[in-house]
Parts: sequence; structure tokens; C-alpha cells
Amino acid sequence: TRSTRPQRLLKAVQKHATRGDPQSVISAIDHFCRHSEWAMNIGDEKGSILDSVVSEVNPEKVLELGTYCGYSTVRIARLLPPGARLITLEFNADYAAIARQVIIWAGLEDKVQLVEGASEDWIPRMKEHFGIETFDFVFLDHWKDRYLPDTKLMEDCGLLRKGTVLLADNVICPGVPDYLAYVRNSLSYKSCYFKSHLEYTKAEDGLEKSVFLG
Ligand SMILES: O=C(NC/C=C/[C@H]1O[C@@H](n2cnc(C(F)(F)F)c2)[C@H](O)[C@@H]1O)c1cc([N+](=O)[O-])cc(O)c1O
Ligand SMILES: [Mg+2]
Repeated sequence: TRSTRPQRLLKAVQKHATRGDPQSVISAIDHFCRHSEWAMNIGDEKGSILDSVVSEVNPEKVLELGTYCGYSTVRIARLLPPGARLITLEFNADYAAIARQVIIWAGLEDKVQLVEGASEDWIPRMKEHFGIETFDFVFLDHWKDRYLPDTKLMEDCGLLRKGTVLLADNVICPGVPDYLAYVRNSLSYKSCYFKSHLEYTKAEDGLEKSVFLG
């Protein structure tokens, strides 16, 4: 039977990228998505904004919601200091299997823990299962109707601290209106918008950076 798009993306990485070289993995995926098949990776333009926010925060503990093929996982993990850890949640087992291979090809498996399952099951278990107190940085890029409930769940589970930075993809396209209204109106967040474009297109999209104030 016909291969899947994530399988073809992984093949492109293994063909064109150098093992252990995260930048070559990022470039191979961007080339594949720009010239062969569009895929819902954050991409190079919004990815540069992600890079700058990660570098500014310099986080020890990172949570990513929505691994997909591991593109943003690699972008974030390559910037982390030694000893820092990224936990990335993925619901779809097929996507998780591809992402594991992409992360290994980038040589970042020691910094990344890919967890399969649903956010509502795993967020309440972060402390006792992973020994996490609070996260320094959270990247939201999973199902758009889960951004708000999962943010409230992270608050309720005490996973956010004064200064934790949330960065959300797709706040314009496909859009997350309920989440945006919440972080922009809540007294518990200081929020700002980074205007950009939907990956590999000319359509507007952007990232919302929200600092939890406790
Ligand atoms: O729908 C989009 N993204 C949805 C992304 C969804 C991904 O997040 C995973 N997930 C679900 N729950 C969890 C967790 F973590 F909760 F367990 C993880 C899903 O299995 C999927 O791999 C999207 C769409 C467009 N677009 O242009 O249509 C552009 C984009 O950048 C997008 O991100
Ligand atoms: Mg996205």
C-alpha cells in the first residue's frame, strides 16, 4: 500500500540530512515541505521566531504538545543547554514512530522524551511520573481545540510557575480564538503576538507568547 506523508518525510531526512546534524534535518524537512509535499511543521519562518524565544528563555524543562514528525522538537532540543530536557507528547502512534526516527537522526535522543498518549491523561501525571516540578517553557502545536483546556489543566496541576513562557503556534491559521482571548484577557498572563506566515505559504499566521505571572 502507498506510504504515508510522514514516512516520505522521514525518507527525505535519511536521504538528504547528515546523521547527528540537527540543522541538516531541519533544512531537509523544510526543502521537502516547500518542494515536494506541504506538511504541518512550524516551518523555517515561524521556526526562527521559535528559536529566538527558546534562546531567550534558555529553559531547563520544556513541554511540547504535538510532536507530529518531530520538526519543532529538533528545533527546540538543538538549542537546549546540557542537562536540559524536552518532553514531547504525541497522540498518534504512527506519527510518534516517525518522530522518534527523526529525533534519532538529529542525534538529540538524549535530550528528548517522546511520550505517546493524550494530554488529559499525561499532564496530571507529569510530576509523579517524570519528576517534573514546573516547566520553564511550553510549546503548543497540537489540536487547536485543546490549547485552552490543556493550559487550564497545566495551571490546575501546578506545572506553571511565575515566568513560565507559553508559545502557541497557529493563533491565526487555523486559529485558536478561545485560547487567544483567554491569555490576552487573563490577569495571570502577559501576552504578545509575533506576526508571521503559515508554514511554506503566504497566508498570515503567527505565534502568541504568553508569560504566566503566577
Ligand atoms: O491542525 C494542525 N495541527 C494539529 C496537530 C496535531 C498533532 O498533535 C498531536 N497531538 C494531539 N494531542 C496531543 C497531546 F499532546 F495532547 F497529547 C498531541 C496529534 O496526534 C497531531 O500529531 C495544524 C494545521 C495547520 N494547517 O495549516 O491546517 C497548520 C499547523 O501549523 C498546524 O499545527
Ligand atoms: Mg502548527
